Amino acid sequence: MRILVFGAGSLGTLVGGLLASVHDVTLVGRGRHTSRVSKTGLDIVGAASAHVSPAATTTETGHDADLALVTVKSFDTAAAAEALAACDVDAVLSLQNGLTEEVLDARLDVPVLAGTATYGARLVGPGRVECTGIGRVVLGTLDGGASPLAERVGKAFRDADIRTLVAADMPRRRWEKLAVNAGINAVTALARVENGALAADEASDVAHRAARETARIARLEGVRLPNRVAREAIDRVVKQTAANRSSMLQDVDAKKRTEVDAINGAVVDIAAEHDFEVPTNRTLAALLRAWERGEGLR
Ligand SMILES: NC(=O)C1=CN([C@@H]2O[C@H](COP(=O)(O)OP(=O)(O)OC[C@H]3O[C@@H](n4cnc5c(N)ncnc54)[C@H](O)[C@@H]3O)[C@@H](O)[C@H]2O)C=CC1
Ligand SMILES: CC(C)(CO)C(=O)C(=O)O
Repeated sequence: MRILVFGAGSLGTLVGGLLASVHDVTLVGRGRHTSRVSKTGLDIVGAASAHVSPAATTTETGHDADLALVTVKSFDTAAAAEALAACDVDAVLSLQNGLTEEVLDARLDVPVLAGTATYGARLVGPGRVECTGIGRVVLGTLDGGASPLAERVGKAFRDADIRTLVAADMPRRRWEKLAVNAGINAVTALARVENGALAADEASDVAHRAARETARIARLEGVRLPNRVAREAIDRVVKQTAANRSSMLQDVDAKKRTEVDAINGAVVDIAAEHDFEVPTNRTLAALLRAWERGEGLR
């Protein structure tokens, strides 16, 4: 399969690098990383290891591919969609956190698949990415249901030894992941604690509230996600990723813009469309945005 990876940062470089062992991969990224990969190849280290040689470029338009993976941060999705509209790709798959697929779907006239990734990735330097945890990619159609395209993409991932599930219930899975991110990411980022700290702390109550509110909005959107399931998802992920610094906490540590708009901010926006109040998500979003403004990020 000819695969374009749009956003060769941590996750895109890891997944693109793993895919490059069997597919024709082009990484689209920025700066010294892409020039190093195109000259000397890419080292994958950590929980997975390989040396691979995908093509790598900073040119964003004019590419021709069977599949484009979108792995830019959520706030760069609209710009990525514009560049992809000037490429000739047959299908698009997002592996981002947050509700970003709608942004792609509204701007592109090719099928957009939804995806979630629990692989951990960290770009440690130009031409070098660390796999910080073997997780799983789950992908499927945006509206749910079976799809030959999703099966083909799933097979392409599995052929590259990426643990992958093709799921017919992506709407529920996306909202469950959103509930987890709305609770864990925002609370750990604001409290500056690892995920495991939420297990025995009153802050876990805040995370549970954010997740329950998210589940309520999912149901208003027609997605069956009981409060109990969202709450249990928080507890399960806290346990499974106890030693993680959430991606939002890592952004705060690095004084970088967070994905608050596509996570808690998205819950607030969609809730407003239903005339529904989500006070916990609203408060978390306001505090995170205040931090971003205070640090001069916006
Ligand atoms: N890093 C991880 O372990 C995981 C990340 N995710 C999600 O994946 C997404 C990406 O996360 P990371 O890889 O950590 O972020 P990152 O910041 O390391 O990578 C994004 C990359 O996209 C590049 N980029 C942005 N706009 C571009 C454009 N127009 N053209 C070319 N390149 C462009 C940036 O320069 C950056 O290198 C986020 O939504 C994140 O929440 C999900 C699961 C795990
Ligand atoms: C699942 C979780 C919370 C793991 O840290 C995550 O997705 C993130 O950090 O963005």
